Amino acid sequence: MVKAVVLGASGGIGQPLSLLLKACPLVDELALYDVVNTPGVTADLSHISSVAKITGYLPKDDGLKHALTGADVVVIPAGIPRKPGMTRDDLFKINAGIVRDLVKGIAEFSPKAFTLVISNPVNSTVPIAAEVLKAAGVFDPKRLFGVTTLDVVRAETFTQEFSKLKNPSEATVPVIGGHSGETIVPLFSKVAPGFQIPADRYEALIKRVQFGGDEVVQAKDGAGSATLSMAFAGFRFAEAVIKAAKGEKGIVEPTFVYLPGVEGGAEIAKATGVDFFSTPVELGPNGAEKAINILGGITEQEKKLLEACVTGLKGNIEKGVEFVKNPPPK
Ligand SMILES: NC(=O)c1ccc[n+]([C@@H]2O[C@H](COP(=O)([O-])OP(=O)(O)OC[C@H]3O[C@@H](n4cnc5c(N)ncnc54)[C@H](O)[C@@H]3O)[C@@H](O)[C@H]2O)c1
Ligand SMILES: O=C(O)C[C@H](O)C(=O)O
Repeated sequence: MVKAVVLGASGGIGQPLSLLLKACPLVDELALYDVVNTPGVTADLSHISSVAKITGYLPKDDGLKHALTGADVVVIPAGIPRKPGMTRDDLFKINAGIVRDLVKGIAEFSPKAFTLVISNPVNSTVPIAAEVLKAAGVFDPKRLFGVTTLDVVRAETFTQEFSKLKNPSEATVPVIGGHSGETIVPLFSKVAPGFQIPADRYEALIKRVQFGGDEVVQAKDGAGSATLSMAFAGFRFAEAVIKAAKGEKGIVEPTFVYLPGVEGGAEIAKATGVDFFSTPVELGPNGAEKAINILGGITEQEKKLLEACVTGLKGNIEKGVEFVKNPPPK
């Protein structure tokens, strides 16, 4: 039996992500939680003739507790999205507190659940989640993931003309680091099946993956950021976690994890100088079974990208940790 929960289920990501989870035959129970509109979203999805039994909750009447109790997988797309001109870090002020409070609920009501954080800025909200779980004495680094799959999905899509694959998702295009601008590091030297990016196209492609989020923010012109592609990516990652938990072998996805707590991660932390980092992770019944180090043999260009990534990432991580350890005055 698999119970999946979406926190922020009525939002731009939350609704299509809940639809995909409702339609997924691997999900037996689906609980939706949001501060608004869950009754309507739940009633609507409940008419779909799929396996999952669906329930919806608002904060009243211990809604968060009821949503989370018995959860195996919790996906968090709660929080405000960007408008043109904003960075993801500009969302910290509001989203940091939202993620902190929701993860307090996870620590209390479903401490063993796999927790998948989508809310931005991911580079800071995942460290926030880790600190909250640590403070509650229930932190298992193998069960906490920052969802960076959209960067991978974009890299697969934007390189399709070179991979020549009919289905771009069949390519493996590793993207490592964090989830914002220069902290996003596509490793085109490590693609499989292998293909070459022409030198005169390389820089623009790197920038497109790094700033793909801005393309959508600008096109939506004030109405938010990526929602549908994020629901696709979030579902792809959630489904991978569920399949691995059910015993499927050989599932590897890049994800933002606390390296020192995952087998193989300490070596990557030492090489990069950061404890939270997105790297290909082998998933298994207990979550993140192994962090895979793909830094060996990267090109000089990629080394430079990595340096810029680590500089930005350090500050983002520190900001998240501090927010929980030394909370700002109310
Ligand atoms: N990780 C990624 O790759 C990625 C990609 C796209 C968007 N995002 C982020 O995901 C977040 C959500 O984006 P969106 O477009 O769905 O926004 P949205 O505003 O459409 O939806 C957010 C939802 O969260 C709900 N919410 C707010 N506070 C809550 C709380 N305390 N508890 C439960 N629910 C709460 C809102 O009511 C709303 O329904 C943003 O922070 C955005 O930046 C991340
Ligand atoms: O760009 C954003 O703010 C949303 C998301 O992080 C994205 O990459 O699309």
